[in-house]
Amino acid sequence: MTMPVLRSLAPVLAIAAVFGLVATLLDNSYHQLMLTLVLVWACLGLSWNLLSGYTGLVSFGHAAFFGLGAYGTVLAHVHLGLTPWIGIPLSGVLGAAAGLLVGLPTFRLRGHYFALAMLAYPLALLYVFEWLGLQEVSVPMEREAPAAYMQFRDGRVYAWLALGLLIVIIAVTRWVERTRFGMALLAIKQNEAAAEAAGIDTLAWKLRAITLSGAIAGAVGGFYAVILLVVTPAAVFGMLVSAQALTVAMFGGVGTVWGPIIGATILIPVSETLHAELGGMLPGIQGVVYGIAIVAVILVAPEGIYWKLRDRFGRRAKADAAARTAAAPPVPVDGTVQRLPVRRPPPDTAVVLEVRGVSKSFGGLRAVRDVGFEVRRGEILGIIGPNGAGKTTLFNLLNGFLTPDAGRVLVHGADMAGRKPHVLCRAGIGRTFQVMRPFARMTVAENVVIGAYVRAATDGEARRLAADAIARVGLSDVADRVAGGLTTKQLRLMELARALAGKPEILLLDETLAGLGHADVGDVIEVVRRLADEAMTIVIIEHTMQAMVRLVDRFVVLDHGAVLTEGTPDSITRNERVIEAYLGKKWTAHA
Ligand SMILES: Nc1ncnc2c1ncn2[C@@H]1O[C@H](COP(=O)(O)OP(=O)(O)OP(=O)(O)O)[C@@H](O)[C@H]1O
Repeated sequence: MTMPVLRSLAPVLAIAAVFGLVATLLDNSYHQLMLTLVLVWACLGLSWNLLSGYTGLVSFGHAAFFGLGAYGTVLAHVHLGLTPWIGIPLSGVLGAAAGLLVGLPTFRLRGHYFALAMLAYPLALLYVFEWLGLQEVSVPMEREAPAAYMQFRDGRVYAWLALGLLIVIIAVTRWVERTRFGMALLAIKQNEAAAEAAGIDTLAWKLRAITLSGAIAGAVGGFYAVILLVVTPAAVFGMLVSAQALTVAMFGGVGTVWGPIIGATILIPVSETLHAELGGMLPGIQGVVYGIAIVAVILVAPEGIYWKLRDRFGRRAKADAAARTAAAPPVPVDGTVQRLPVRRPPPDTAVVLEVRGVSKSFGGLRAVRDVGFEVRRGEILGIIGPNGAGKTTLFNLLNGFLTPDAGRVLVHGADMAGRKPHVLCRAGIGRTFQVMRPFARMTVAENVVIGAYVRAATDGEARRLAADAIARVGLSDVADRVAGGLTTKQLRLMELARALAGKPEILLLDETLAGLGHADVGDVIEVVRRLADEAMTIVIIEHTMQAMVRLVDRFVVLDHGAVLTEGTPDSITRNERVIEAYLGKKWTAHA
């Protein structure tokens, strides 16, 4: 086994040893039950975390999967005589199916609407199970062969079983974190549109996440039924279940395997003790504890205790890393704005992208009107025009963010109009954004690797493609830096690298030079030129004409959504209509 794997296993084994030891030493059955509950809620918190912690889509409805699992295991035992040893895995399958069924319609909703819809499922199930007359279903006692039916007199066995379940779920979560699965979920959380544009099929990954999360919640529900012995709709579909899953994860730390474990270890004993001591006098005291926990977390550590501690103790490590990267040499370029020397061989004649009669309206506004042009392999095409001329809308139509009302977008002759962004990315269209869309908490390398998955069969290949793309834009020295701390130029180059990592045939660059100082413009242009020298086909939107005339082979000029004219830089800069509509008199004076 390699060192990194051993190192990643060490904390899990340490936690398991501590919980295992505590479970073994406890001789009071109440404390044994408490420990088992801590582990059960840690498991459910991990299930919640897998969906909501990594994708950012908050679920208020995990009780739906949990409750179905609980009833599934008990009813299979009651009616089919099925042991929970089989019933619990089957509850996992039931939870997975429920996850998929819930995910398919619900992922069409965004933000708060997703959270609200998720709230409805367990409530609906609660009423359905009451209506079915399943108010109280008891686990049948099996006196003949109790162990075969997961019935033990020694309460510690349940704690050990719960610990085993927790370890399996930690292992699954770790696997998700370390593969493209986890990277895709994090990318969705940080910027779903950018993730799609980078070739990630966001709907497919979200469905996988909710299916896996539902499977875990279903299995945990089945196990919970075994320890409770009696299942009621309120106990397994109730609001408190979903709230508990969410709170332990949010309190401990979202988006990390440790969060739900920390959260459950602190919150469950507190709320259970209060419930036992004060529940008679103050019914619902658990809800109050969770309410206070949520408020405390929001105020003190919005992302949970784990991240707060990590930020505090990790600060020194971060400062060291910053000191190391501060010394990084700048991108090796001349940096001056001068007419660039003769360039790469002329573009060949193969048409890579053909746009025919594309139109798009927003209500009454015709943002893009019957636009058509061709782009040849190795060509740099500049799209220019006044503000609001429809340039970004055109890009959105080319990379699938928008569906044209009419017209065709032919990539190598195949009409791709209206296909999803990740499909267009796979077809070879990479893009960057006018308003940058970095995955701010990820490092440069992680940001870029997201773009590589579309072409890579393995995670190793994706890392290689990403490293290559980072080197091509000259960011190798800052590859390990968190994107949130980069300069505008570095962010622009990182976005370029992310698009490059997917080995696009055509790069759509949307105002890549915006917000850059004079020297930085020269640096970035140099990088774009180098890409063109390597026969990359580039379509670029840019307002900085001084830079554009030196860079592009041909211009398409848009005005009021339509093509005003197209031609070489020389002809365009002398064209009266272009001067009037866009360049203005100042340009003529300057030129
Ligand atoms: N989603 C939308 N809904 C409604 N109107 C939109 C939408 N997106 C763009 N528009 C409008 O369409 C027109 C074209 O906008 P677009 O952003 O494509 O122009 P642009 O040429 O990229 O401008 P700029 O140079 O300022 O970025 C504008 O009038 C804009 O207000």
